[in-house]
Amino acid sequence: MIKTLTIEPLTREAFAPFGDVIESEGRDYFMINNGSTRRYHQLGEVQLDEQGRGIISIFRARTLDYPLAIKMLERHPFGSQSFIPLFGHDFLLVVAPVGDGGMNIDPASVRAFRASGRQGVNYHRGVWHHPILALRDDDEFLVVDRSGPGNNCDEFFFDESVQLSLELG
Ligand SMILES: NC(=O)N[C@@H](O)C(=O)O
Ligand code: NI
Repeated sequence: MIKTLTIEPLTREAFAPFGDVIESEGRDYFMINNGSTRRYHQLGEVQLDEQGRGIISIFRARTLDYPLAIKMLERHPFGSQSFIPLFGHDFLLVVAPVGDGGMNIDPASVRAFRASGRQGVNYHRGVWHHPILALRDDDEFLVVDRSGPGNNCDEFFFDESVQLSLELG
């Protein structure tokens, strides 16, 4: 299979099979702090196994070269993983559904999205995704994910006959 992925705009609805979109635009809120602050409440949920702890990190990512060959995806079976852009720059996402839980991905199910700099994502537990795809060098992301025992990162490499490409417009 040889395919250039179509980059879709990131919306709550389109991304629902993969996780949550963390954004304030168009989302419900309620007032707190004596009316000085809007709380956009529970835009996503941190998913953990019983032995896991939720931790907060910063990823500083360099840009990759495009067109980019998507050779692998990874997943975190024990917890969710969220990426919140800290500098307000767009970034890209490549994802595939959890599937049957096995170590296989249907290349036809792989999708790509472009997040605006005001959108973050929370990959749900076990959702296949490409490691962070920054569009600005040394861009930084706040990351909330799971720490704990066991291997929480499965990597799946596509067969050489599968050539998925990600191109910038
Ligand atoms: N390995 C790691 O912590 N980062 C990846 O999970 C990623 O999605 O970027
Ligand atoms: Ni990850």
